[in-house]
Amino acid sequence: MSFSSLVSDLTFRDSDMSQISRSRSYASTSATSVSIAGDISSQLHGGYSHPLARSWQAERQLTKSMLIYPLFISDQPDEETLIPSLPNQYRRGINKIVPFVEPLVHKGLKSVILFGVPLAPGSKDALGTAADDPQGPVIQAIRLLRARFPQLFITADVCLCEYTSHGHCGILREDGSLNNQLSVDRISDVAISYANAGAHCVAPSDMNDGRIRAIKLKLIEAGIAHKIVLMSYSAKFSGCLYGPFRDAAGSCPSFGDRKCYQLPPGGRGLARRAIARDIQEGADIIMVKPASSYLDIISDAKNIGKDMPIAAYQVSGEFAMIHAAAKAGVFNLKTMAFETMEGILRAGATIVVSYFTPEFLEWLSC
Ligand SMILES: NCc1[nH]cc(CCC(=O)O)c1CC(=O)O
Ligand SMILES: [Zn+2]
Ligand SMILES: [Zn+2]
Repeated sequence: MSFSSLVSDLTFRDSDMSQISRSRSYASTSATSVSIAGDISSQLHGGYSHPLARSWQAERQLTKSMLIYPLFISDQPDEETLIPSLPNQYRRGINKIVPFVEPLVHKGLKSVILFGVPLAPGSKDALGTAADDPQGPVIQAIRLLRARFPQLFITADVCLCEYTSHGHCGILREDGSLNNQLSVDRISDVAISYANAGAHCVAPSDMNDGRIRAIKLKLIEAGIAHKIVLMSYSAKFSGCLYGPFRDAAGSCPSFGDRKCYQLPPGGRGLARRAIARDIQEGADIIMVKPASSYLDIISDAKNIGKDMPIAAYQVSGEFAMIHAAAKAGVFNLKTMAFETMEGILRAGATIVVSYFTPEFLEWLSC
């Protein structure tokens, strides 16, 4: 006998509802009776009225090990400058990194992603030469963090836009469009330099076609493919949510935009193709970026890359928006930060890059 047939002939007066659990006298003879079967399936609150039971309704809970914190590393050793459009985030020189990171590591920080910011006059050129300068900020920071925090997982973002005079994410042709082959050759060289310096993970965000394959092949050639994670920004959409980042990194294009190499926001099919392509080319982790406006893409990534870790980047504009709205009294910052995370995890992400990481380390400790 099924559960529903067991209960289907039981009836009770709705005015007795509050007494049901105490008296169990619901087999009443009243005329105004309803079928309990229908009522049982409408009673969901019991499953989540307690905070712990509420947490059990989620497939995945945010943990500290899911979080990657972005760090902007300046080439000015003693710099520590607040980035006006990116609340509480600083550009830091090599001498300021360890004192900043140390307390975070003690609070449970597991992973960072590094972005270099060359500020010295004349440090930018058409080829982005400074990207893999052994004395440059990223390679210095990788070495320093590896030495000081052996447990910290270090990802290096790989791109040229911070280092090119034109601010685009590759090497250009005469007509101003990207030269894909030259860009991929250069990007993959930069990735290998970061890996050789000690990065655990390289994450190309340039979006040139074929870069994942090129990097994987060079990692194999260098004999280090077995210990370097290749995280692809596979589904990176063009849009207006990267503004504060470009302020922070000084990577705003000097002409044009990135629409030829970042995905159009409506391009769900294109994103799926890019994800499938990058898996094929040897990516170890697939990233979707931005996060909150692209939850369907995160879900697609989880479906296409069933057996892969999926990362979502809650980008600078998303972070700044939440801060601005909280400041305007729209909502509580912490509540909203958790709500966005729950959405991102629910969609299928298992890793989140977020500027909220220091706050989450606090909040998750309580
Ligand atoms: N290719 C560089 C890069 N890597 C990560 C971000 C954005 C991160 C953020 O907004 O927080 C960008 C900016 C861009 O594409 O212009
Ligand atoms: Zn310590
Ligand atoms: Zn770039």
